[in-house]
Amino acid sequence: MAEKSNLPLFETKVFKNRLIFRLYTLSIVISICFIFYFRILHLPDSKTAEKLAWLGAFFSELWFTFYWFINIVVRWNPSYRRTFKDRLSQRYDNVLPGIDIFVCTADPMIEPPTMVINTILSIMAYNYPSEKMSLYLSDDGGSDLTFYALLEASRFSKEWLPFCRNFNIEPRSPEAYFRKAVEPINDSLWSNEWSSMKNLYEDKKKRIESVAELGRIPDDIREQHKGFLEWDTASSQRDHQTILQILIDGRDANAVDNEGQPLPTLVYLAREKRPQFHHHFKGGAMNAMIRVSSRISNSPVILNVDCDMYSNNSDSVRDALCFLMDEENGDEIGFVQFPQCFDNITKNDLYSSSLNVIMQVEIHGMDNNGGPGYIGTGCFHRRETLCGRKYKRGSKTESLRWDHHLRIQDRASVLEETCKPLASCGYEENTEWGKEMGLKYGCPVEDFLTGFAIHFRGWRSIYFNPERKGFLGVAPTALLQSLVQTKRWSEGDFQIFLSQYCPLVCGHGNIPLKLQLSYCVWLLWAPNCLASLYYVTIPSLCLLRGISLFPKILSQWSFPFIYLFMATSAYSAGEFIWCGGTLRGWWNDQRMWVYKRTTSFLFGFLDNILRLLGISKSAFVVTAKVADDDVSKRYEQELMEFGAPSPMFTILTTLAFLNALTFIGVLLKLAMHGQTLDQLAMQIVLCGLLICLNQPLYEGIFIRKDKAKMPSSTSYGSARSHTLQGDGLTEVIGRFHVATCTMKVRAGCCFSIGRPFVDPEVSKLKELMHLRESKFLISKSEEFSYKLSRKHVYRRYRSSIALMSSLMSSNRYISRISVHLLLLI
Ligand SMILES: O=c1ccn([C@@H]2O[C@H](COP(=O)(O)OP(=O)(O)O[C@H]3O[C@H](CO)[C@@H](O)[C@H](O)[C@H]3O)[C@@H](O)[C@H]2O)c(=O)[nH]1
Ligand SMILES: [Mn+2]
Repeated sequence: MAEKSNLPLFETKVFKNRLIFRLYTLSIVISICFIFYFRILHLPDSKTAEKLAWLGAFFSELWFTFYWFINIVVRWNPSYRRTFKDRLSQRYDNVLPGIDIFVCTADPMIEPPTMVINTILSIMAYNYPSEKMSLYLSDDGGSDLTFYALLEASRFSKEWLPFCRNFNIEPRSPEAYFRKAVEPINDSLWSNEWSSMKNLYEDKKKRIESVAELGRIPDDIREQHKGFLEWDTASSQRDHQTILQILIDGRDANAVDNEGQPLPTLVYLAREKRPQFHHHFKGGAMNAMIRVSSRISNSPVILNVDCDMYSNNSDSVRDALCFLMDEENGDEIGFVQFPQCFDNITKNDLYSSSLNVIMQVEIHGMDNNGGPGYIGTGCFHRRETLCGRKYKRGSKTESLRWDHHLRIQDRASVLEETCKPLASCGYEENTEWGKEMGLKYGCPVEDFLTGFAIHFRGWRSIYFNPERKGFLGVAPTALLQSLVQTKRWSEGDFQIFLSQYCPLVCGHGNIPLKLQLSYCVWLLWAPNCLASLYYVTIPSLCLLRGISLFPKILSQWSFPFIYLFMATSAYSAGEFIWCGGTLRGWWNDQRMWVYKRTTSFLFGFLDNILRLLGISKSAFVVTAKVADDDVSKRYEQELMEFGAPSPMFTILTTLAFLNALTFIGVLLKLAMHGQTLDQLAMQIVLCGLLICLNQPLYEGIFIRKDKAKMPSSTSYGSARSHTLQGDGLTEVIGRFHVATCTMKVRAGCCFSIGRPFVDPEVSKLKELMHLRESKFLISKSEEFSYKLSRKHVYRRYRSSIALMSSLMSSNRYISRISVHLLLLI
């Protein structure tokens, strides 16, 4: 039996007292103080517009300061972990616990079955006793194609597992392995096995893909397994009974691979779906798996991965157990989170989807502050934490030791029948599931909320980020995908902030203050849109009117501003490169932050407001994991993907034009009137920087001719009639229209310089104003406020068009842009 030993199973290194970092922080604090002093001292007391603009800048800066502060809290003392797997093996090898692995998939079109089974195979091949592993695939797409692919995977695993074991290969996803590995030619035995395995895999893959192309399962295949019969009674993807098939029963003596070694249990589950029941997206799928697995295998440890996150390191389970089974500190650890890393990042990471700084810096800091949040994939939980148990210091947690007497004896077919009710729609009614049990419902980032609740119940968590990454997934390969994904995150995160689970309120006394603040870095993504939108629009607009918002460049007051800008940029660039990025990548990252802050965060923010008003419910738009060849090619070339019209792009275009036009306008004005630059120089630089950042966007509008250029119809009108794949996004667009209209109507006026109006544009505006007649619903109260102030909008609209046209030309294009511009303000 396991002998006690004093040596811990893991080690933690905390980076403390980093002098340079602290000096940097201090210097920034000092410059911020100067900036606020400047703002207060020079508050204009005369004209309202000037004063308003000034106050706006002041409040934006206050916000940025607060946000910067919580970012520093997260970065203060990062910690790094190391495990000792040899000690784990020495002490516990025979009693290592069972582990249940949950993989979620939702749609066979955007999450192709071959990708899903690669994830499954990589996990089946863990360097861990197979009889102790049970894999559950939850298929929210309820697709017989996915089922078929899983059936093929269960057969292929008989060859694949021994192959992985014998040659000790990594990664153990066949697709990734054969893509990355070079064919061995020196060793003939190895070489033969290698190529025959490769052919076997390619064969399987082709077979699955051809069935996918066919669109239905051919009869000869249907006869191979009783499971296909289930689809005779399933009427659609959203309306079917529970489908539960145990494809490999690990307890069965015949379930062995080609070398006679046991195979892990493999279960296919499509929980019941009925139109009248909400299915709660991934959270619902996870909860169904928690219940079903509790009857079949009931392992004390649960690993959860998304269907695109294949295992890249066959030792991850052992790594995680080093934390959970540590005699000294293991008891209080509720979950072990691995970073979310990606396999398809290009060199300069155009869409900044690698999340490098978050994964390499921020979450390490959060770890030391109390533990990382649960980010939904690559996470090992104790089953009891997911089931709502509280942690009490000193009380022993459930034993993780393996005990085969606890295994259920029922036959697989009996289990299938008895487990089905656990995944039925009605099961959760009047229970604590979705509230105190399992993953929480009602939030698009159910994972983060659930993780917070676990912290709240007294557990801590661990972030483990080994050199060889544990899991690799697929990052979005198009701009819109990335923005929509970020929108879901920012919306969900802000929803948590506004809920009863706001860390600042309910965390008080339950979790350390520094963890409360660390959570806020993400939970407050969405409200960043306000200050950011302000900073990318108002200083430019003020430029047009000659309003100065910053000190003269030659005065001593400019120094804190310049220093702050330089130092924070240098710091962030340094950090980015330290995380493995390139300078170009950092520049791309800056652009994406501006884009995300002005679109995704804005949408996320507005959606929360609409939700609070009872107008909208949150949805989960699944991120596509495949792209057609054209898109992939442009992604490889790091060419920004626009293509489809979207309100998000309209905002980006508007902002890009606003800044470009102001910049040109101001230069012309300066040239004509010969004013000095000094007073407005900082605003001009800001405007110029935004223009530089927007370079790919201008190219997309003016230069590029390919399919993915910015669509010329990117305007609100076009977005209205546009429907993108998946109802979630359409809904988002609809709601966005409503939201912008209302926002516009309610917003105060920034320009009010009565000038004659330009007629043709009025009809355009009228059209826009009739958006309420579009298919999207507007609540009564909104409609009311909208009608009320329509007059004001017209007035403001006319003056701004006039302003722009008088400044520029009567060019139609430019006036159209002004419409966008107005919509925004
Ligand atoms: O109704 C649904 C919707 C999604 N999923 C699955 O959830 C996972 C994540 O969805 P994806 O579209 O890939 O979202 P991402 O933005 O990539 O996901 C990140 O963000 C989510 C929260 O917004 C987390 O749940 C994920 O784990 C995390 O990887 C995928 O495996 C889906 O198949 C379901 O099972 N059912
Ligand atoms: Mn994903």
